[in-house]
Amino acid sequence: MEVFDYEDIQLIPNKCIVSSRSECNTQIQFGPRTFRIPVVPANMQTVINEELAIWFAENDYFYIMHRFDEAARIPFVKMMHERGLFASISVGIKDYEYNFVRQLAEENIIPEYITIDVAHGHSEDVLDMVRFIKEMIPQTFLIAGNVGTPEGVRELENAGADATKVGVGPGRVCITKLKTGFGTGGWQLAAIRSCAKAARKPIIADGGIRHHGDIAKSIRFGASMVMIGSLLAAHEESPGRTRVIDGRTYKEYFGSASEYQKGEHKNVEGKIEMIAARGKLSDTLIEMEQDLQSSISYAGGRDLEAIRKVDYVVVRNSIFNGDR
Ligand SMILES: NC(=O)C1=CN([C@@H]2O[C@H](COP(=O)(O)OP(=O)(O)OC[C@H]3O[C@@H](n4cnc5c(N)ncnc54)[C@H](OP(=O)(O)O)[C@@H]3O)[C@@H](O)[C@H]2O)C=CC1
Ligand SMILES: Nc1nc2c(ncn2[C@@H]2O[C@H](COP(=O)(O)O)[C@@H](O)[C@H]2O)c(=O)[nH]1
Repeated sequence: MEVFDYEDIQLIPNKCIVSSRSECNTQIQFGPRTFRIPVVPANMQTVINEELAIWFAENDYFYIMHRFDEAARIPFVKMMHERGLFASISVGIKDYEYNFVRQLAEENIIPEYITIDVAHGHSEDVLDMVRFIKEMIPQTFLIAGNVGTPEGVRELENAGADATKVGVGPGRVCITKLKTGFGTGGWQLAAIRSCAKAARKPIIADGGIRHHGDIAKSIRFGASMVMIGSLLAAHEESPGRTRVIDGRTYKEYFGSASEYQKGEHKNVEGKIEMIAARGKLSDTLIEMEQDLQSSISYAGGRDLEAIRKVDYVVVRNSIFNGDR
């Protein structure tokens, strides 16, 4: 298999067919709904909270609420539905999660999207949860992950997952690759490609996005949606705590498998980073949309489909080109 990552790839421009980038449509249908851009904020406690989830849903962005405030999940789904908004939540695979799913079904509280959020998604326990959710609440659009192989994608799909999430270890605050020696860190884009070739359903590229152009590259190699943590953290509205260090303002961004999330140092596979505080999240999302419109114009089309067909070259560390 050819191995490469985001920084090693350049997409090759085609003749432009629009007069303005504003003609390019970045919308994506994902499950039962259509969203403005193929981007979803990571379901992490320093990236999303209830206020942001409401804002994302109101503004036609996809979101996935994290699973770390377990008791808040049912009131959250009800609150979103009372406001006429879609509900998208995460679950784990521990025994009590079966009771949670059973309660959703019995009380007819049906989130439009559920994501099974586990580090090593290619496992019998995750496959069991996929089958259980599909049996109890077949109407919900079920995302399962994370995996890093075509076999993982196919097994989750065959068990009933409607989409799979690909990425084991490429994240900014991930230390899985260092602590275990495993993962797709350093070749995440190649992993997206091999998983997408095997997939019959949509995949979400999760982790390792460092520049807006990486979104277009993910789409080129087969992703339908791109999950982003660090680039969407540390904004004015972000839930991470604010810290002032040497007179500069930062916001916390920590891994879901870090001791900051877990409250103990056990099976730690994540760390914390202080990210310099930036402006409004809505401005970053608009910029992502504009950059993606530009990507579509370079691809020679009017919508995301154009990006999927472009040629590319592998040039190691090409994007920096001596500029760093
Ligand atoms: N995308 C990525 O690369 C990674 C993401 N994460 C994120 O961190 C959070 C915590 O993840 P996770 O630890 O899976 O969730 P949990 O701590 O909720 O673990 C889920 C269950 O899976 C078991 N489990 C976890 N890892 C393994 C493994 N390698 N082999 C066998 N059983 C396992 C756990 O048992 P036990 O704890 O006893 O082993 C537990 O019963 C999630 O939000 C996840 O997305 C974490 C690491 C990598
Ligand atoms: N190995 C770990 N991966 C983690 C942890 N917490 C979250 N994640 C993954 O990272 C992405 C976000 O990546 P980014 O490069 O955009 O910052 C997130 O969606 C998870 O899949 C963790 O503690 N360990």
